[in-house]
Amino acid sequence: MKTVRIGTRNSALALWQAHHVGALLATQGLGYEIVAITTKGDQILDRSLSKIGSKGVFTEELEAMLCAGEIDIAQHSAKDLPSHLPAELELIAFTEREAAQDVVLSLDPAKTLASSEPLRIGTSSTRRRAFLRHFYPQHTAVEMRGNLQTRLEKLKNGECDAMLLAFAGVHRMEMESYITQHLSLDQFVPAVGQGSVAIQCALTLDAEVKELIRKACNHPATEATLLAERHLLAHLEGGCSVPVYGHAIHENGQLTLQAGVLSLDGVENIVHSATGSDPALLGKEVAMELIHLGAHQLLRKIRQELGS
Ligand SMILES: NCc1[nH]cc(CCC(=O)O)c1CC(=O)O
Repeated sequence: MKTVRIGTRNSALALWQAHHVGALLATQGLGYEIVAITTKGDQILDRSLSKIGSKGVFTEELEAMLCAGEIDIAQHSAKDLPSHLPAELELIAFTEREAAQDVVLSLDPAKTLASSEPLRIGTSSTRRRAFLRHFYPQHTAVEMRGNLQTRLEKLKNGECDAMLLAFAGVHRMEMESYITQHLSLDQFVPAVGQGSVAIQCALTLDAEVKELIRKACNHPATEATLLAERHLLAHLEGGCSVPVYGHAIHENGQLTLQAGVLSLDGVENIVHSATGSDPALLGKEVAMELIHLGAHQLLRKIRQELGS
């Protein structure tokens, strides 16, 4: 039996995802071994992600290990992957997407974004911060980095009244009991890739093994939505550190992609959505319309404000 070496970050969420990929591999008769590492994004916790600057802070080291042949595949939260990847590597599978929305967590079930009382909301995402300012200006965002367990500790220590997270991670870490509100996909539109696990390998990986991995792990409808979202991001030259959002759904053989760019203060919101059947064309079409509506100027202003 072929044993696939799966490279992963060593946070509890990443390890969960790596074992999940391993379980999927088993359905095609593949064995697996986990190679876990700490990435720059896990080590630098005293600065916000938007200030670390380089894209791919969670993914670069694993990519280097793929290039060096130290691992066969890497698993990443699809959301953490930059839009442009090294030419020697490819994405061969996207696991079935989990509910993609953001959720609010608090120790007090009454604390939701609808509260009129001003709350301190923990988040490290510029997108969530901007949506918060846009829709719920009564609340204040407070910077909150670290893995999900660290963040839950911070919530328990009173560093914030509630926090914003992706449902997918909260579900995988069995922290649902703290959820006080599920945010609508049309309001807090998710980040590109949120909720799916992407599998990356070197172009040189054995073709037969690659095909088995793809058969075991890839979810075609998810792949179509992820490709549309990732093409959007590539054309916009966005990234996970700026408030760009994009979420596609697959319905009756058609894809609908909803996307936009928000100013950091949440005032300016450039939005567009469209329907199509070709993921790459749809992603590009929505990006071009956003650019026509001023997305590049807004992104330039955002990068200046972030100092990145
Ligand atoms: N950048 C952190 C990150 N990357 C992926 C997830 C959640 C899991 C997923 O989206 O698949 C999270 C945590 C969060 O945003 O709450």
